[in-house]
Amino acid sequence: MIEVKEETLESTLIRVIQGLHSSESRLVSFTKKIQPLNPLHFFEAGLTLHMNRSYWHSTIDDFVMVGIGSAVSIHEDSQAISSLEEKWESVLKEAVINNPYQIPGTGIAAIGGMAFDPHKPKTALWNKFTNNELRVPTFLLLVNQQGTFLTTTILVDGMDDPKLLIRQLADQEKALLSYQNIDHKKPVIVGREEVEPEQWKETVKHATEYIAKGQVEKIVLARELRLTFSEEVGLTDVIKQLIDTQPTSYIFAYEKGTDCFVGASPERLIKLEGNQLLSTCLAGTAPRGRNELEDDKIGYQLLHDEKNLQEHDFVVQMIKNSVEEFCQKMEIPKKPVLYRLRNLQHLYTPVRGIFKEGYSIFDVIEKLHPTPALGGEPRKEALSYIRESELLDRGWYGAPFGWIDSNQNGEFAVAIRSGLIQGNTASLFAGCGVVRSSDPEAEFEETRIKFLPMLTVLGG
Ligand SMILES: C=C(O[C@@H]1C=C(C(=O)O)C=C[C@H]1O)C(=O)O
Ligand SMILES: [Mg+2]
Repeated sequence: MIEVKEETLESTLIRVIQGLHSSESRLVSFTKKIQPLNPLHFFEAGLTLHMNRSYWHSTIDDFVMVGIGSAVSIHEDSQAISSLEEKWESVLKEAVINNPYQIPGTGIAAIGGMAFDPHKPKTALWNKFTNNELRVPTFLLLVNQQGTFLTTTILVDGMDDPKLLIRQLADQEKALLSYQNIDHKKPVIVGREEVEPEQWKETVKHATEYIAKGQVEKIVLARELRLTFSEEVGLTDVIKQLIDTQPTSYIFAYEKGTDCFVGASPERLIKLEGNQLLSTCLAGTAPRGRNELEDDKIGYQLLHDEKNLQEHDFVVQMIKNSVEEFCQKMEIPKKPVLYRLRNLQHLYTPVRGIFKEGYSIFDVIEKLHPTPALGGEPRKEALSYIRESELLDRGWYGAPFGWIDSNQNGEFAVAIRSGLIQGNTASLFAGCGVVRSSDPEAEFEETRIKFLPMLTVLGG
């Protein structure tokens, strides 16, 4: 990584291109502070340029990233996260980074996600999505408390004409920064299909019986809801509504041609900023009450419910054991508290640590994913049960989705409360932690509520 300062993008490009052989290529990035703008206008503008869009929004931190296009993307259909890390490092190795701001998310940053279970055969539903993927957007807008920043990243080779590139980038930038419109047309659902609900309940029942035999203690089972709309869904409005209705979640979107993976997840997997590590244990669920009194009563019951506490504790123990290795100091409260969302409340235990040097966010993801919040306990047995019994191709649902920058900062959420939108159809996904005392009807109802964050913004 070469860091340069006080150069313009133009002078950097000219200098870099002149120094390259014709077959050599190099990534060049340039970050500048710009006037505040509506990130959703920027996102919508990406559509007019026909470039793939990426979106990440940590509502709790007021931290928004909007990516337009792709300067480089790392696809990995192999199973190992470590090979993704190797490729990410090789992308950065010779990159020329012109960034006067040492702010997380500036400089070269990538947004991406991965498959929940790379060992499960992929169906046609997810054929545009690889097992592991990181995309360095051509234009990356970052909005945080310190301001609005635009990073432009481009892969050049010795044959490129710097003047032409500069002109193209300037035109595109102008189009992105001046756009001030969102299509607010609401999706209209014309078809709705719960995929095999009775069979799903059977699988839950079977899982409880299997758990009773003692090989495994918790298995997370998910199901799918398919929707058809009267016309193509407008993504920007979906994101806008998710921001409005899920103000304590991570909002994310990743577009690949006509497909887009979208969601609003309350579950942080890992956040790294400098040497500060944060993770979250989130498992155990109850609905919200119709009024404050009822809400508090349900919350109190959830905090004392043995079945939900058990579901939760598997996650706490596993995350604690996994993250310990990477931390000098760790803080985990003894008891969970409530985490309230619009449609439901969860048991929540935050995890804080001081990150040791010599490790990366990839190491932590590899160790953590999937936690018992999405896989089960023990992991191996639960995963093979899911692989064999679940009717679903989870694709990127339930897997880490987030961003990473060239300074080792990054954050990944567990991509739940999500769906895959494909033109005028969508598949939504929801799962729940099955333990020995699970009741199939109650788990079915829990997943029904977990569809709501996405279903509501899609007109359901
Ligand atoms: C699997 C999902 O959620 C997970 C399962 C939970 C549960 O069973 O109580 C709660 C939160 C998440 O860890 C989902 O939303 O699809
Ligand atoms: Mg549950």
